[in-house]
Amino acid sequence: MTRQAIVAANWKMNGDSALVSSMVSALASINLPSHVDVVICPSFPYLSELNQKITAANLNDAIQVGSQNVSEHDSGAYTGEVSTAILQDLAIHYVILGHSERRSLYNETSLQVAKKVHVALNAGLTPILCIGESEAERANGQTESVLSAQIQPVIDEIGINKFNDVVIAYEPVWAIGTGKTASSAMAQETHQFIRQFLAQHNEQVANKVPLLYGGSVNAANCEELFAQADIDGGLIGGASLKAEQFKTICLAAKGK
Ligand SMILES: O=C[C@H](O)COP(=O)(O)O
Repeated sequence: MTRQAIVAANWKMNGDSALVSSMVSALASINLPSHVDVVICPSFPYLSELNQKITAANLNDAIQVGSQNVSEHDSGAYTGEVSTAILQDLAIHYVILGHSERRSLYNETSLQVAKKVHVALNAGLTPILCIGESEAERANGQTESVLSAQIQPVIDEIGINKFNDVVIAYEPVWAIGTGKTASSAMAQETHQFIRQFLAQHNEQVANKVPLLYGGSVNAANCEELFAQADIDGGLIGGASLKAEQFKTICLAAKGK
């Protein structure tokens, strides 16, 4: 097996203490396979509480905690922002970067995302770099050029070898929160393109990078998506707020 499976929960601006408790209890009730890494990304105020509950349940080996964003700046007068040093202090291991909601609602550019990936890696955090095309871009046949334009600035910023420590999540924007999942064939084709794009820079690295699919993944469609050769797991939004569904999704992930 070259690649570990990863199932990451992105709670977005949802969830509360009760969900932190119920999710940890639900995951403690199953045997999470050793080939699957589970990552839960709540909003900032719940990071510590989640970490403590995971430790108390003896699940530190199976579940990691991630943040949904981080600042590209080290410290200082950036009201409302959170730095990599703060995440390190809270013993956080993953960070979602460049989510399409950050790109579209908060105007994050691919250059800024690349800087965030760089500072995250410098702090020992594993970035989950999100990329994806809009519905119009897919309809216009621009999917591959959009994805390349989102990845290339990161390669330019950190160098291809550092992708050994990066996870990529492909999330077609039109499938996020819409219930419109990409078909498994379409998702596989796009994941394969992403791996081939990375392989043009370094084939060994490309074969090791975990590629996650995101966009309306649920308990009913996860098996088929995760069975695809280049899909190493998922970044789950809505269904990660429901402990029973999320358990099923975690159990469906396959190492490749
Ligand atoms: O980060 C997660 C994605 O945006 C997917 O969200 P969704 O599963 O609710 O479609």
